[in-house]
Amino acid sequence: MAEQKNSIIAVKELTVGYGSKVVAKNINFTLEPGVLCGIVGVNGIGKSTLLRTLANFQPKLSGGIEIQNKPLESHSPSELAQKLGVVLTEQPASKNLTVQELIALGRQPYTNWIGTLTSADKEHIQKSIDAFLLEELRQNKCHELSDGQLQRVLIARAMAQDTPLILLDEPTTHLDLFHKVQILKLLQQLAHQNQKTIVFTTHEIDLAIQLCDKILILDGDTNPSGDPCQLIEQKHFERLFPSEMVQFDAKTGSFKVNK
Ligand SMILES: Nc1ncnc2c1ncn2[C@@H]1O[C@H](COP(=O)(O)OP(=O)(O)OP(=O)(O)O)[C@@H](O)[C@H]1O
Repeated sequence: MAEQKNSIIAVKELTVGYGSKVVAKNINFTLEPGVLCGIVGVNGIGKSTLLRTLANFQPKLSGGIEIQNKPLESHSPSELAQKLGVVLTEQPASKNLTVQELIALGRQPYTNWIGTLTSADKEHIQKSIDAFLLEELRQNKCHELSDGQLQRVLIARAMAQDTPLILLDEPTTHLDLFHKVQILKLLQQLAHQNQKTIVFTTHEIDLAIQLCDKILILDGDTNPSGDPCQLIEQKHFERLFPSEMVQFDAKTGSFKVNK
């Protein structure tokens, strides 16, 4: 991915891990506005560690992360809250809230200390409820929702936060195929229609190939990134898993089990 002046996020020679333990290194990519980007790779390769580092939840070990051309670490918490929305897999502590109340929390970076919502805040909340098909559920408590519904609520909260960059850790875990596709299509729509840059970790490589504009493959080596067709042509997916078990079919862009 070439470096761009209007980049939303630029990652250079990044190493992530815990203390002296390096989990992944040589991570380089740049994303412009309106791009849906999936991070893929085998279990334990460092997808969540990378995502948490990009989200400023844990320190990088070395290298650079810039959000809109400014180092991540130079942002104040309130500045970051207006640039970066994060959706993690952990269940929210606030499950006793209604759908509408949880989504309204997305407006916190913009409200005063007692949280008064302006008409602009209410408009953002309504648009997020509509975009994620939540009108009928708006008064339901979050603990009453299915996994797929709750995931839509958490992403709607990030949409209401109205940041140029949204990071999500495995947003399709525990969902059936229909709901995985639904979530990824809604994310694609949010990226393309609202010019949001969305980065998510996933094990759904086939779906990411079909729906993402860019993919970052964590492979423990060069960590290639680019548009899915380019990565297929360069045979990067073929090297992802041991070939005696599963093989990548470049024609269909999907994996096949060796029987
Ligand atoms: N808090 C921690 N302290 C030390 N090591 C950790 C910590 N959390 C994760 N790790 C290790 O970091 C490595 C990468 O884990 P991570 O969860 O980032 O991988 P992943 O690619 O997201 O895996 P998965 O696909 O299974 O979710 C693993 O070896 C894991 O054991």
